[in-house]
Amino acid sequence: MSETRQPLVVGNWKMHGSHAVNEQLLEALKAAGPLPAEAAVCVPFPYLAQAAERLARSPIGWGAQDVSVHAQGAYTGEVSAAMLADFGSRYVIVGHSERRQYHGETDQLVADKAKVALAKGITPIVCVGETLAQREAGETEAVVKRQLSAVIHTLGPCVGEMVVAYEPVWAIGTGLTATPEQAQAVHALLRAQLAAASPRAGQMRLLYGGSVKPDNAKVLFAQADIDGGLIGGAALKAEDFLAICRAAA
Ligand SMILES: O=C[C@H](O)COP(=O)(O)O
Repeated sequence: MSETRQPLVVGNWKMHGSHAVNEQLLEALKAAGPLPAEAAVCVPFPYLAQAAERLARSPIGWGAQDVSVHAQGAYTGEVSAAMLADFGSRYVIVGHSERRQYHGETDQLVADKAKVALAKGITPIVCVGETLAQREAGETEAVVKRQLSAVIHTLGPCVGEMVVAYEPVWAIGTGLTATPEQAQAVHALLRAQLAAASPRAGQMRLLYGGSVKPDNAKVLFAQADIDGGLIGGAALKAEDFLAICRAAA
């Protein structure tokens, strides 16, 4: 973490929640008081209105987990960036490995999604990360560079406005966490790649995701190029999510 970048902790609720369950979680987050990190939750589409209503007048932001590349039209099931903006979304996650894996999202599609989000004033959180097989084959650097490169080329000078999340696929939901050194090594690579493309690279927030919990957040966030986290399972419990936010102090 650097002193010049405000830490950011984002909860990715994935496909969890209900009106009743969310109500308790959102109220607990809202009641938390000042946090040392900027915090936000990315909720399933049907609950955007609920998040917007409950978190209004709180410092906690909200957003979505995906966005269509299309502006409008006959795209059944898709949700546009303008619609997300209509609900006050501050962030949208793009290119999560679950979207890449289960929905065949390519590097270019992810980059195009980041572009449409920015065009509507929503900050894309672009996810990159290698599978276990890729790490074991020594391909981590090549994989994350390729994933980031597509976004850099598509966003051009706007690249400095996005957030990047490094999420090793083997650490997601598995209880396995990259060591702080492993995570920092990849974050440093990503920042160097961004620095070659944008004068804003030093101000960009790079998040780590993959089994971040209250007991490992502090040491991860203490790394020089880790500016917060993208949190899955632990974001579903207010107490854990807030403890992770506080670990950014
Ligand atoms: O977007 C969040 C990541 O997929 C991490 O999920 P996790 O914290 O449950 O491992």
